[in-house]
Amino acid sequence: MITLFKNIKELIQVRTEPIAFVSGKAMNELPTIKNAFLIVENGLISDFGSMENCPKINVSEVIDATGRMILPSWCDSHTHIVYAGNRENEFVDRINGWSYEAIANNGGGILNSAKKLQETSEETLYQESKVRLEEVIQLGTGAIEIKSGYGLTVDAELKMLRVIKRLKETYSIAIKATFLGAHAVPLEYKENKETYLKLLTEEALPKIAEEHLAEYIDIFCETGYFSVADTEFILEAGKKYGLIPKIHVNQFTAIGGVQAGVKCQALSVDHLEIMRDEDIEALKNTKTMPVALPSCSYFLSIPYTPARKMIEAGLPLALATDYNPGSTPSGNMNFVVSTACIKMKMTPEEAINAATLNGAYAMGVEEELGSITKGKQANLILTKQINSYGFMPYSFGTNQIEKVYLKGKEIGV
Ligand SMILES: N=CN[C@@H](CCC(=O)O)C(=O)O
Ligand SMILES: [Zn+2]
Repeated sequence: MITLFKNIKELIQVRTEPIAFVSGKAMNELPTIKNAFLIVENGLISDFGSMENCPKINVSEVIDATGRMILPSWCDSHTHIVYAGNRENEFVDRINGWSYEAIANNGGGILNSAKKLQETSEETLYQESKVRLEEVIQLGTGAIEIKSGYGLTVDAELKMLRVIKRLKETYSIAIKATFLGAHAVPLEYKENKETYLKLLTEEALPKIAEEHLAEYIDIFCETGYFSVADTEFILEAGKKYGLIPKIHVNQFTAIGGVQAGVKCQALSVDHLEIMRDEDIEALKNTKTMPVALPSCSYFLSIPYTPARKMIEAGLPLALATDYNPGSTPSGNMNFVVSTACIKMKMTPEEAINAATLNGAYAMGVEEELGSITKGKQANLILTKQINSYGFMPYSFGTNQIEKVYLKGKEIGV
């Protein structure tokens, strides 16, 4: 099966040579080809270039993209889309003046979602989650990381991971699974956190490894949740089972978790709303990708990750949604890219790099996705008729996507 996209107004994020991620000043460079063609062969990008060099070959399908642009699908490296029910009541509580912290301390928050999830069957959980997955695919997401962490018992965590596995087996979008058992301390372990950590490392991890249920291990390193020592303990335990570390860190307080992430060779450190100079320093010249989650800042009215300061310090940055029922009930990467430009003062070039190439790196799919490069999967966004790619973040809240493709196949509504 060969598909030719011709007359593409602008082909965006073209990387002739594979590149793992971009940092600092290079984040502001977004290579494109105007009036371009793109050939997809059996789901992979096989050729692209300027229309004047478009080869005359026999193809199975021709798509005329006149007036429209093509870019690689968004790579959303941080989500919690497998959850039960919602937390709309807490949303209203916050409108009425309660803080996210106060709600959590009153038995709401993550524990509230865990209670619902424990009472939900695996089948129902799958049905609820697949609706969210299909929704974000239509919004242009072509690779997604999904975390457990609303189970908080061995059985319920495994149930979540099995749902992720079933999504992986059913959909052609790239999916990576993360074990986030250390998302919150269950009430029954409140005075005995060590026992809960032992349960995760000694009972859950061997089962997860045996059933190949996760690629990554994560922990919420935060005041009132898990300490830096807990973080190092969990991440190192996960590594023994072949899981690669990631961390939720510096969301409300900076307690040294970024340094722990770097020390444990985390693939990414995520949230980073509160960044001290020493945290920025710690990330320099490392392979750990900082990930910002602007929709979470928007929804909770907390600070935005200081993108300008980080990029000017020479760091890379990725953008993700954090789609979850408590802090970010939205999986819209288009909104994330707009909000990064509007609130974090990222340029459209920086934001698109952060949501494609750098996002792919933050979830370990940079060799397969995240740019228009020969041999990569043809997970693509075809825009509506727009004058420039900057119009996508500019026209926030308006859907500028006409069609999405996974492995070269149009995914219809
Ligand atoms: N901060 C920790 N975990 C999730 C939200 C958890 C929740 O409120 O359900 C996050 O990334 O924002
Ligand atoms: Zn999260």
